[in-house]
Amino acid sequence: MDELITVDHVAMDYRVREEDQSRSKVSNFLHPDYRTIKALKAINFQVNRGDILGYVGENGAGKSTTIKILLGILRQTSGEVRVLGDDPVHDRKKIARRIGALMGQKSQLWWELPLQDSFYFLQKMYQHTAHEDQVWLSELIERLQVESYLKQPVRELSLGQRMRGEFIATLIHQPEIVFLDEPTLGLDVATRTAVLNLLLQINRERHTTIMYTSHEMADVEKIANRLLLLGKGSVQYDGDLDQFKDQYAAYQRVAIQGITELTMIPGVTLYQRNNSSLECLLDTRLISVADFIQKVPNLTRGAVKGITVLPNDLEMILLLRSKQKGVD
Ligand SMILES: Nc1ncnc2c1ncn2[C@@H]1O[C@H](COP(=O)(O)OP(=O)(O)OP(=O)(O)O)[C@@H](O)[C@H]1O
Repeated sequence: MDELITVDHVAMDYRVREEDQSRSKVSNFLHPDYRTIKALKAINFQVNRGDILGYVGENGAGKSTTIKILLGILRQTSGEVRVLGDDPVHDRKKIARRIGALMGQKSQLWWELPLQDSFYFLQKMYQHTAHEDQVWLSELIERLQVESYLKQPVRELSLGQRMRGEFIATLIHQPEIVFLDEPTLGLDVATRTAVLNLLLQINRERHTTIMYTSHEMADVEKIANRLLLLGKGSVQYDGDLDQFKDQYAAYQRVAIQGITELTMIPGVTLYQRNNSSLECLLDTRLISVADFIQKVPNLTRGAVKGITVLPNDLEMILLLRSKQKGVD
């Protein structure tokens, strides 16, 4: 196996200044108190070439901190990190030529210039100006359908149009590893589908390794083949995504239309509710779907319009886990 990323007992502490309300502003200023936030607690994982890693966890779990360490933006407090065999801080420039990063809404494009000029400058910067590089750029432009607004200044583009441009900027130099932190935030379905399909395609065709951080579990499920679940700075799960879901096969998601209230019985928990229906989770070791459906009329006050058995998704499983264990 070709190990591209090694994270070995990596811990990250942030030291933050804290005001003591019982003291005056001057006293706080002259003699500040500090508090340590343990953002990462000696985590270990490796990423191999061709992996599509879904890096997930609740707010504050430490995902962005990890990505920043891998990109050499932050230096870990302890432990060792290798990206493509090198140290991300010390060898940042060398590594930058072989990786791509898209961090949330942070732009890599020149706002005042037409989109195509950003691509031109990025190609120059990476010294990727050969014929095959132009072919690759044309392919990206075609796959993400940005042709019609290439000549428009970036500042005039819609979020979806700009993010398509950002994806091209991230992939323009054919990186071996792509780090994506919340890349689909706020995007419409068409753009989301286009970028996820592109990622799957480059992984299939070029074995591009992808580290994908998102709160959009449907997106994670669509592209990841491996799940790394972080909770409060520790790795909670690292392995095959389907195997992770299989651990929760005993749970079944059931939607009931036409009602918003349900008397809970052992084995049944409320998952979510909207104006005219609710969803619950059945622990089928305690109650079968058939038994539950039979009991539904007695458990509700309104008229049930329909009952649907839904596929279990990752979002549901993570919520269930956090309810069961208080895990982040
Ligand atoms: N620059 C900083 N200074 C102090 N504390 C920080 C800093 N950056 C992050 N933290 C803290 O470190 C912890 C991990 O934050 P991080 O941003 O890595 O989490 P995350 O998993 O990316 O969260 P989210 O999903 O909300 O983006 C949090 O408790 C956060 O408040």
